[in-house]
Amino acid sequence: MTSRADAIVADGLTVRRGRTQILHGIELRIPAGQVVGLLGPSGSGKTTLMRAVIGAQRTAAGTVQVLGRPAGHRALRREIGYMAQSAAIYDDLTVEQNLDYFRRVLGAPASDLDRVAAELGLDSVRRTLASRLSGGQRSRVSLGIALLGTPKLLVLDEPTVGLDPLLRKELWALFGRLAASGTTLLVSSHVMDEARRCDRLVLVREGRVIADDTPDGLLAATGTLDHDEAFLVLLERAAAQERAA
Ligand SMILES: Nc1ncnc2c1ncn2[C@@H]1O[C@H](COP(=O)(O)OP(=O)(O)OP(=O)(O)O)[C@@H](O)[C@H]1O
Repeated sequence: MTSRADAIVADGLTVRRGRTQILHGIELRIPAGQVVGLLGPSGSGKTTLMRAVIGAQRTAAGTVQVLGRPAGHRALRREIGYMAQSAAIYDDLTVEQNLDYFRRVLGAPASDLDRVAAELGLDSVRRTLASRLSGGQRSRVSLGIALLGTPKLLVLDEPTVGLDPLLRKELWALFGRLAASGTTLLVSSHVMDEARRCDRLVLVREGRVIADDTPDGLLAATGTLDHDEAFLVLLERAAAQERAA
């Protein structure tokens, strides 16, 4: 059943790319105001699912509702912040100019520039050309762009790749603060120690959701002590079920 508190509701979401079926009738509810981790092996369909949520993915069947509207609806443009895996920033602009450009496109207030630069620890590189940034700095600028305009939903595709443990910790603290203020975050990750920082975890395997639970719930359901182990157990169970079918 759809609850008013669900930020994302996918029903029977099916995606084909070329001749291959990538998502197989995904059923998913992402509660509002939570940090939800999207995990799964490489190629399992996480990015495709995120693209469907932001309305950038052609779907073959099923529906995706985002903040009460069909995914891709015009009114959602300013409600969703998306960070793709590859940083979408202009190399010939400085950090500040990049942020300011996207701020203007979004119609976000000028004060967002200072807020976002401070939140992402970018103050010392504000006047640096994007082409001269390190990989981690680039991804922080990309994340900063997603945070402009205070979106209600953040869809972040591996936002902590290339960041050192201290920055990762700071970003997860920021995600927690954003969720506490009502923002919903869908965050994909390969780093299992990040899993325990999420309110819920959705595990995808070969285009199907094979688990959707709290971090503690997943440990209890698998009788394991860490999420690496829990995911291996769940992936193995799903593979065994497939073989038996
Ligand atoms: N443009 C495309 N055309 C056809 N197939 C594609 C295309 N892009 C991705 N795929 C396939 O779709 C499947 C899911 O890819 P997706 O990028 O969603 O996975 P992922 O879980 O995000 O992977 P990763 O963790 O490696 O980023 C993969 O099998 C991939 O090969």
